[in-house]
Amino acid sequence: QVLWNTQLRDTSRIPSNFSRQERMATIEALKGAIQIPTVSFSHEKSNTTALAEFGEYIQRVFPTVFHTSFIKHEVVGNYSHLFTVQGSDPSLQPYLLLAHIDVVPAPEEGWEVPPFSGQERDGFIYGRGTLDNKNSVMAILQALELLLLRNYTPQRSFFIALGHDEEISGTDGAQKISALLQSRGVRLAFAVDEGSFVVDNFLPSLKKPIAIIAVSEKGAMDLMLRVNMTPGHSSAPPKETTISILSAAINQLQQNPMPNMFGRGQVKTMLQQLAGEFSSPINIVLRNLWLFQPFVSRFLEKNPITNAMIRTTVAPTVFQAGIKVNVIPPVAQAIINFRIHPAQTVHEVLELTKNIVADDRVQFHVLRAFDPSPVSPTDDQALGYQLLRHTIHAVFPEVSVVAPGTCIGNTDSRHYLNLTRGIYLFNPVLLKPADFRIHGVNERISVQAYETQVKFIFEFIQNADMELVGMPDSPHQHDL
Ligand SMILES: CCCCCCCC/C=C\CCCCCCCC(=O)N[C@@H](Cc1ccccc1)C(=O)O
Ligand SMILES: [Zn+2]
Ligand SMILES: [Zn+2]
Repeated sequence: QVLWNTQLRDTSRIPSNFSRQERMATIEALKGAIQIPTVSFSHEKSNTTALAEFGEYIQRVFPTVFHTSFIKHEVVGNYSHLFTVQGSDPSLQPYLLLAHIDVVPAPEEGWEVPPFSGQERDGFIYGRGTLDNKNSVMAILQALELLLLRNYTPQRSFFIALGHDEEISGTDGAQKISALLQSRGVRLAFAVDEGSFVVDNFLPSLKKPIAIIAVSEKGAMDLMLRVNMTPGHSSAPPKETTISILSAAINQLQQNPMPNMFGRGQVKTMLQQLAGEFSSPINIVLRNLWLFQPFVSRFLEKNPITNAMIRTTVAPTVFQAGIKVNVIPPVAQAIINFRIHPAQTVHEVLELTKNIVADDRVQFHVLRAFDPSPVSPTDDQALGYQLLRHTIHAVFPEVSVVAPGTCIGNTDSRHYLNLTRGIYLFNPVLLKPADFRIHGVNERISVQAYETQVKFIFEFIQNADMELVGMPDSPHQHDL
C-alpha cells in the first residue's frame, strides 16, 4: 500500500473552496464553450471557424493561465493547444492532462433545447460536448485558473493537451502534440484522459457509486465488406443479388458474436474488487468466480456496456447499395466497426470474421485498424493510478471502491503511448444511467457534477506535488 505523507512538502495546500461568484463564472464559462459549435464531421469537414473561435474564447475566459510566466502556450496543428506548466522541482517527472475541444454533430431533432445553446434546466447544463469532452477542457483550465489566482506554483511540471480532432482520429492534434513532446525529449510519468466515470446505480444491486479507472482501451477496425456482380434487369432477378449476399454476410456476423473473453481482461479483476459493493447473493457469486464464472459472463452479455467490456463488438454502421429501382445492383458494400477486446488483435479478429462470413463472393478491405492499448500499471508504484485513486476518495467520499476497467471507446490517449505506459482514462464525473448520453440526444452534465469535476482537478494538481512515500521519484526517500 502506498503511504501518503499527510502534509504537502511546503504545507501550503490550497483548499478547494470557491466563492459564489467564482462558481457562477465557472458555470457560465462552460455554457459559453458549449455555444461554440466545434463540430468534427469527417476528415474532410470540420468547423474550423468554430475551432479558431474556441482558441480565442479560452484566452478570454482564462486570462491568468495565458499570462503566467511559468506557463507556455502553443497552438499545434492549427487548432489544438499545448500548455507547458513548468514546475519548480525538475527531479519530478512531468505528467499530462488530456481533453478534446471537438464534438460530434448534433442534429436538433429530439433535443429538448438546441444542442449548442448551453442552456441550464433543472440543475443540468445541456448541449453537445457537456460530457464529451468540453467539460474536461474547461474544468482543467478552470481549475488551473483558480489555483493561479491563489498564487499556486507547481512543483511537478505538467502538460495540458487539448486536441481538436479526437472525434475523427486525433492525427492532426494529439498525434502532432505527441511528436512535438517526443522531439523535446519528454518522458511522462503518466497521462490522464476521458474514457470512464464514477457511476451510480449502474447495476441494480450495486449499493453505492463506484469509480472505474480504465487502464486499457479497446482496439478498433473499420472493415469494408463488398460484393460485386454483373448488373441486370430487376424483372428477372437472379436467386441472389449483391444486396442479399452482403446482408447474409452481415447477418452471419450478428448471429455469431465474437467470443466472450471474460477472465482475459480487466473485467474479472474489476468485479472481484467490487464484490463487497453488491448486495447478497451477488457478492457471494462474485467472491466465488471459480464456480460462477460461466453464469456471470452470460449475465454481463445482457447489458450493452458490460457486453462491450467482455468481447470484441461488431457494429455495421454504413451500408451502400443500389443505383436505380429496376437495376440489379452491381455493387453492395458495408462498413463494419469492430471494437477489439484487449486480449485479441486486429489480425485475429479479421481471421475470425472471414471464417464466420465464409463466402468467397464477399471481399474484405481493412480501412483503418489498431490493436488494443497495453494495460497500464495499477500497483503501489503506479503514480498516475494511485494519485487518481487518492483524489477520488477525497473528492467523492460516497465512492467506496475504485477499480480498474477497460475503455470501450477510443481516445486521443493512444497517440501518447510513445511517451508513457501509464495511461489512465477517467472523467471525474458522477453519472447515473439516465445520463449516459455521450454522442446521443440531450447530452448533459449537472451543475453539481461539473463543479465537482473542477474541484477534483484542483485537488489532483496539488496531489501531484504531494510526497508519495515509496514512489521512485520521491526526493525525500532518504529521510525514511
Ligand atoms: C460494473 C460495471 C461498471 C462499468 C462502468 C462503465 C463506465 C464507463 C462506460 C462508458 C464510457 C464510455 C466512454 C467512451 C469514450 C469514447 C470517446 C469517443 O467517443 N471516442 C471516439 C473516437 C473515434 C474513434 C474512431 C473514429 C472516430 C472517433 C470513438 O470511440 O468512437
Ligand atoms: Zn471524447
Ligand atoms: Zn466522442
